[in-house]
Amino acid sequence: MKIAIAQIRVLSENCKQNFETMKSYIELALGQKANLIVFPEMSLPGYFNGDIWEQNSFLRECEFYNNKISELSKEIDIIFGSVGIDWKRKNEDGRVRKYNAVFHAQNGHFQINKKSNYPFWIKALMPNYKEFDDSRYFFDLRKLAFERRCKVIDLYEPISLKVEKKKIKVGVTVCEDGWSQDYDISPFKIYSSRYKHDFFVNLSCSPFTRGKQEKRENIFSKECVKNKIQIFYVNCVGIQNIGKTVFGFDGSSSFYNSVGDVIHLCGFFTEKLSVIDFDFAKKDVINNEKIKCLKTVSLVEETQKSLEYIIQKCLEEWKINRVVIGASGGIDSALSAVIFSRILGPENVYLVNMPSKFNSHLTINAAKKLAENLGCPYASVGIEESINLSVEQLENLKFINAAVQPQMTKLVFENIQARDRGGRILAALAQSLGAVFSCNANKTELSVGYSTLYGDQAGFLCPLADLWKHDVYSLAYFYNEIIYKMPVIPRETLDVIPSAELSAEQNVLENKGDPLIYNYHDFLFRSWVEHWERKTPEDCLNAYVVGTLENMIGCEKGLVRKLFPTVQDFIRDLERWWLNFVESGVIKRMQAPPVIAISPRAYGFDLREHIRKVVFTHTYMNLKKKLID
Ligand SMILES: Nc1ncnc2c1ncn2[C@@H]1O[C@H](COP(=O)(O)OP(=O)(O)OC[C@H]2O[C@@H]([n+]3cccc(C(=O)O)c3)[C@H](O)[C@@H]2O)[C@@H](O)[C@H]1O
Ligand SMILES: Nc1ncnc2c1ncn2[C@@H]1O[C@H](COP(=O)(O)OP(=O)(O)OP(=O)(O)O)[C@@H](O)[C@H]1O
Ligand SMILES: NC(=O)CC[C@H](N)C(=O)O
Repeated sequence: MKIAIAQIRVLSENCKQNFETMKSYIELALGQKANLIVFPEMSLPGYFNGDIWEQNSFLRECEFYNNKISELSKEIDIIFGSVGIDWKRKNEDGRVRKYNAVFHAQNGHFQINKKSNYPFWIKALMPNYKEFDDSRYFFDLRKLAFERRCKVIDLYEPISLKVEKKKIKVGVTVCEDGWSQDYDISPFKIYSSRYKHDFFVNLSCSPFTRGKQEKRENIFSKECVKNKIQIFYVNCVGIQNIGKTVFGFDGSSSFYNSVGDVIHLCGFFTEKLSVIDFDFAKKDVINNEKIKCLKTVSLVEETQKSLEYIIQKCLEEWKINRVVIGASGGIDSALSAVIFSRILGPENVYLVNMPSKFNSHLTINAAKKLAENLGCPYASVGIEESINLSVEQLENLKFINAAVQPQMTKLVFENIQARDRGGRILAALAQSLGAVFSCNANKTELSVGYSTLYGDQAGFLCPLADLWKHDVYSLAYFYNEIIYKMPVIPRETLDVIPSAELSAEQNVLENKGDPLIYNYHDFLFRSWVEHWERKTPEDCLNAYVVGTLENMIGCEKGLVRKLFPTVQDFIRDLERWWLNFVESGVIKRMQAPPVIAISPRAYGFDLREHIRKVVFTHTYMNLKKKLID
């Protein structure tokens, strides 16, 4: 039997385009004499569609194109993911009943699942953590069993195929159905306890994050060995977003046999149709094609490939072909410039240096050198005159009926510079060039609001917002040493102390820079954001006391005592940054541009935050009191 695995690029909401893609893959599969073609979860309507799922006209559009797919099944069985609709019933929000479903089309018609009596198979396990929101939109199989007063197992039945007079049974699961460790049922176990299957399919719409492929392989291999089954795992590629967070889908479609081997079929971040022979006797596939998988790629290469792929697809889908970047001579803007140049061509990446009296020749020269190395258009626009004008106007401004008058503090003056660059120069320049401008904030800065609102925090996208400062450096070195094999990012940029250069206290020539100690704070903040059990000052102080903090957050051994000689020093630093993280940090992240997600927890709407004031737990306060008194 020939099975075609269709790792297609899915566009959210665009049923028509997804239909056209699926149609072309079906034609290709027919050309290769495939008996069956399998598409990913929600391959027809897209998955991260936000509250578009509430619009009945969209549901009718999905139904229309679902039916058009079934018409293509006269000579090939088609299994694909889409929304299953029951217009006569309601979801618990009172809207039309919708299921995250799998359709099986055969001989021009949808097959009926005799157990549920629907012309589709229903997803049982609904992910509702992080970026996922399945229960908000879809009714699941466990709820349906409850509604019908039956057992979940009674709603399961395999898909039946007929190939050369042989009856074949296919177990159907949808993405999270395979990730059942923390649920009360395991769809693979239920299926295999009741029926004899020839193989299983798992239709996925599984976003990429760093290190995820290893986790997928562990989970699916274990299920195969435990239940003595074989699984075709079919995932999509492309990008989909949940508003402020853009996810990439890596595909990585594979076959898992019952001894736990993984045969990579389609590669990552690439569209591909893979037609393979399934050997019924051996219950295995023969695939001699050498396919590279994400597991064998280093962390920094995985970062480079995923970032470039996701940003490229964003620019393509949002129809952006020119970008303006404020090039400071620092590492963040330099890395942004490299990434955009590789995607759009250097001629479409406009670099602008905007010096004030606080910028050193070292960084000014580095910005120019970067443009020369990459071949980007470059210009310099001084901001001294305009910031002096702003200061003068504000200093002389007198409100009538006012309780206070403007106070031009050092901080106000610093922020005027950042806003002059972002809000005045870059925004206007971008529009005048038919371009957009990028926000180069990294995850460390974004964690604690170390950027200026409406200034360097403005832009159309934060390409680096899911990279800690040490990731920014690793990637910059990777581009120089491995990709370009020459220092396109100038040595000065890599060697200079990271600094905002907004005052004399941030003079890089005197080695004065940011207040952040990146080799410690990167790891501390990461424990507040990315750990599955997210850490708080209470956890950090407890760990500090028992001497396990470095181990817990993953920073260099011996660093904490070196940086903070006393417990008072440690607590002062912890509270300073925690306050910024929960107060100004949240306010700024709410107003920041969209983020490209590559880590297990990205800002935007992956981490759902609310505006708040800092509150310390009573355990923290008691421990602090004991340590300080
Ligand atoms: N709920 C709310 N909604 C909207 N706005 C709100 C707000 N609450 C306060 N605000 C406003 O926010 C202001 C504070 O935010 P903001 O104006 O950003 O200023 P702020 O956070 O006070 O200062 C910016 C910090 O970022 C650093 N920085 C700036 C630029 C570049 C770099 C670099 O690394 O290169 C670093 C700079 O050194 C400084 O420490 C308040 O004065 C208030 O007007
Ligand atoms: N003198 C400048 N000329 C042009 N753009 C600037 C200048 N100073 C700041 N910017 C813009 O503001 C952003 C924020 O500055 P920031 O100092 O955080 O980043 P960086 O200079 O790229 O890197 P680093 O933090 O390592 O110095 C920069 O990425 C850049 O786009
Ligand atoms: N679409 C889904 O059900 C995705 C959930 C799953 N755990 C994944 O990320 O792969």
